[in-house]
Amino acid sequence: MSTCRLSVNLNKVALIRNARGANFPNLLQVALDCEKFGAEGITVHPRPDQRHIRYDDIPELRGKIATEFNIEGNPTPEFMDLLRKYPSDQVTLVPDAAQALTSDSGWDTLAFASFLQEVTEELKSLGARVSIFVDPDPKMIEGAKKLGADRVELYTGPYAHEYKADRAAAIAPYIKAAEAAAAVGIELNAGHDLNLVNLAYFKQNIPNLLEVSIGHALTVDALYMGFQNVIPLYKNCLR
Ligand SMILES: CC(=O)[C@@H](O)[C@H](O)COP(=O)(O)O
Ligand SMILES: NCC(=O)COP(=O)(O)O
Repeated sequence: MSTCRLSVNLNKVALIRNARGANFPNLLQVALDCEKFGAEGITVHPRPDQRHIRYDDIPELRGKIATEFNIEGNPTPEFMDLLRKYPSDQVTLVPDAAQALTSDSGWDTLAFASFLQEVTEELKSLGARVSIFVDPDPKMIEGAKKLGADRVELYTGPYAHEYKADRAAAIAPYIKAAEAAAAVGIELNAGHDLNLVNLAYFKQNIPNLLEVSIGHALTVDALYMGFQNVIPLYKNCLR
């Protein structure tokens, strides 16, 4: 059994659903099917413009998902209100600008320490595990630990982009980051642009990795192969 869990991010499924204004594909059904096919968690990342996951998706998903429910986002007042009403198993704090195309960097956990500490304390009091999205920088990981986070999620966009040119160079900062996390005693997730080509090498080099959340590439793969085939393929990379 894998010690690293696969959480499937449903943002892109919601994007297709929203294109026609009706509930097709049915997001909840896709979530339940992903669980049936082996997903060990479901991730959603509502953005302020609600172009994919909408805030009103959360109550139904929250009530029906049996695996870990992970909500990602910038802790705006709207996001925090949502989590007060529908506490999640895990909340991943991501410093997205309102109109960001996608996540493109981690928090500065030193500059935003008091804000993140306040948010983290409240989310933990609601029963959530709190993970902070960071670049693979030991200082940011130490900062996350100091402010009380349970985990960090390493932003793997740069790893994914550099993988083809030189995978040893691409993984090097993540190995250092993982060592820093172990040294200060904070748990480790990772995500962004992970795929069937780059995932196994990431996992092999980061032994303390507990969870990856994957959406964009996994959904594209599912267009060709179906979620029932694709989810086991991703899990194989995490063995
Ligand atoms: C934090 C992170 O890396 C993911 O949430 C990623 O941003 C996926 O979201 P999109 O599918 O909206 O790009
Ligand atoms: N936290 C990362 C995530 O949920 C999915 O990112 P991506 O696979 O859509 O790039």
